[in-house]
Amino acid sequence: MRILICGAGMAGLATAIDLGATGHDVTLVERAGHLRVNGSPIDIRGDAIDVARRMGLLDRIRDRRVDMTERVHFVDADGTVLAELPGDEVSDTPDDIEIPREDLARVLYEALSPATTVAFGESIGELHDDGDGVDVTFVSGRRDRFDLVVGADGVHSLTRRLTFGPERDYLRHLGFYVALTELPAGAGAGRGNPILNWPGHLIGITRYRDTALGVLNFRSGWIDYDYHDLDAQRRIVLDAFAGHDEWRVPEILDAVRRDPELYFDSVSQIRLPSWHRGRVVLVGDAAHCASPMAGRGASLALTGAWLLAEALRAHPGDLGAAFHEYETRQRPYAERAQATAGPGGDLIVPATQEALDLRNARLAAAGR
Ligand SMILES: Cc1cc2nc3c(=O)[nH]c(=O)nc-3n(C[C@H](O)[C@H](O)[C@H](O)COP(=O)(O)OP(=O)(O)OC[C@H]3O[C@@H](n4cnc5c(N)ncnc54)[C@H](O)[C@@H]3O)c2cc1C
Repeated sequence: MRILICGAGMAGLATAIDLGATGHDVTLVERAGHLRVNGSPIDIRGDAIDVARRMGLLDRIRDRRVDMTERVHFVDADGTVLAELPGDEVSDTPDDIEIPREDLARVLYEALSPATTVAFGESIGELHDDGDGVDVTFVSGRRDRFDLVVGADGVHSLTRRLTFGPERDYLRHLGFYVALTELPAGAGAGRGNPILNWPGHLIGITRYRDTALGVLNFRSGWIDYDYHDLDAQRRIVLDAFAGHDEWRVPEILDAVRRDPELYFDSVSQIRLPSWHRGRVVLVGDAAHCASPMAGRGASLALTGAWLLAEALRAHPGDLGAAFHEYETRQRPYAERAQATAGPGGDLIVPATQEALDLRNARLAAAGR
C-alpha cells in the first residue's frame, strides 16, 4: 500500500519503520522543520522492550540508556532539603529503560528504510477519503493519493480533528500543565534532582548526562491557547510562576524566556471509542495519550506501531479486520496506562499547603 504517516514523533517513526519493513511504500511528514528531540528522558517498559528487540533496536536503545534513579529532593525556598523521594518510587521495575528523547528519536530515524520518503516542514492540509483511497492536499500545496493515512501527530492531532471532529470531544484535561526547558551548561551541578513546591506548583531541575532541564508543573483548569504559538505558551508559564524569586526560580524562568524549543502542554488524556475511520487510523498519543504522568507514551507508541503493522500483515486487503485486531490488542495497554496516570500529581504537586506539609512529613518520617 501507499501509506502516509503524519507526525515524526516516536509513534510516527516506529510506524514508518514497521510498515516499511513489511514492504509498504511509506511517506512520513513532520510539521516541524526537524526532528523534535527536546524533553526529558522517556521510559521504555514492559512489552515495548520486546517490541524494540523484534525491531532489532534493543541493543542500540540500551547503549543509550541513562540512569535516572538519582533521588528527587524536595527543597525549601533556601534550597535546604526537606524530604527525599527515591528514584525507585517513580519508576516501575529495574528492567525499564530510560533514554533521552533525542537518542530514541535518532535511533528510530536511523532505522528508517532508505525507501521511506520523509518531508520535514510539511503537514496535511486537507484529506478526503472516498472509500477507495484518501486524497491529501498538503500545506505545501502538493497533492497525492494514499491507500492508508496514519495519524501519528500527537495529543493535539490534526489528523484526528479532520477525521473524527474537534479535540474537545476526546480530550480529558487532568488539571495540570507542564513545561520543560533546557538550562545553560553547568546549571545542573549539585546533588539530586531538586524540586521546590508551593501549593499547586512545582519547579525543579532534572539532570541526565551533562544536560540539566528546568521542569515546571502547575495545576489549572483548562486554558485555551494556540498550540503553535510558542510566545503565548511562554506567557502562560511565566504568568503561572510570576511573583516568585526564591531559590533558583529566576534562573529557570529566564531559561523559559529564552528557549526556542520550550515544551509546554496540558496534562491530558485522549479517549476515543475507536481509533480508525475509513482509511484513516491513529497511533500513539493521537489515539490514546495517557499523559506524561503515566510515563508510558513511548512504550505505547512502540507497541501500537508494531501491532498495527502486524495486523495489516495478517489481513492483507482487509483494513477493517486489520484495524479491529490492532485495536483489540493495543487497547488494554492504553487503558492500563491511562488508569495509572492519576495519583502522581498529588505526590509531586500537592494542591494545598496542608497536603504539601503532610507529604514532606511522611517522606521525612520514612527516613527519606
Ligand atoms: C517536543 C516534545 C517533548 C516531549 N517531552 C516529553 C517529556 O518530557 N515527557 C513525556 O512524558 N512526554 C513528552 N512528550 C510526549 C511524548 O513524546 C509522547 O507521549 C510519546 O513519545 C508518544 O509519541 P507520539 O509520537 O505519539 O507523539 P509526539 O511525541 O507528540 O509526536 C508527535 C509528532 O507529530 C508532529 N506533528 C504535530 N502536528 C502535526 C501536523 N499537523 N503535521 C505533521 N506533524 C505534526 C509533532 O511535531 C511531533 O513531532 C514530548 C513530545 C514532544 C513533541
